[in-house]
Amino acid sequence: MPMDSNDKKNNVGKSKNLIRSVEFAITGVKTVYKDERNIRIHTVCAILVIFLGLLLRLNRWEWLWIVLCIFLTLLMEIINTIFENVVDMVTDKHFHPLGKKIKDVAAAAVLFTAVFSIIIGAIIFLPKIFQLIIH
Ligand SMILES: Nc1ncnc2c1ncn2[C@@H]1O[C@H](COP(=O)(O)OP(=O)(O)OP(=O)(O)O)[C@@H](O)[C@H]1O
Repeated sequence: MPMDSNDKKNNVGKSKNLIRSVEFAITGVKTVYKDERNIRIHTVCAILVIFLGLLLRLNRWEWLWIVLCIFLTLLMEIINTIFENVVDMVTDKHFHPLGKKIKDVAAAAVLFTAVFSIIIGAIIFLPKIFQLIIH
């Protein structure tokens, strides 16, 4: 079937251009920050943790764990957003038991990552904070 100009504009075929792909990815980052309050909260927390890390002079290995936690948490929030949007698109925001299951499990993945990050943060920061309090 011939394509009219509208079809061409809305064509969502595979992008072969690397720069265009990066532009789409940056649009995705902007969208997730605009739409998702949780990722903005996680980012503020991440910035505070980085300041605390600088203040407490973390070593290279400690920074590696902290950076891993920050990226894992943000990544999981993005993946959660993907699932939420797919469910909303498929169900048209109407209740569906599978939609509930998918959203709840995606939220569980975020929770796991947050708990992991809190444990790592406690292992790294608590002894240093106690040291500061004691001295
Ligand atoms: N289409 C649906 N069908 C069934 N249950 C749904 C549906 N949409 C949402 N729910 C239920 O409502 C809960 C909250 O959904 P919502 O889309 O508001 O996610 P959220 O976790 O509040 O999002 P956010 O991460 O943006 O705070 C889901 O975890 C799920 O249990």
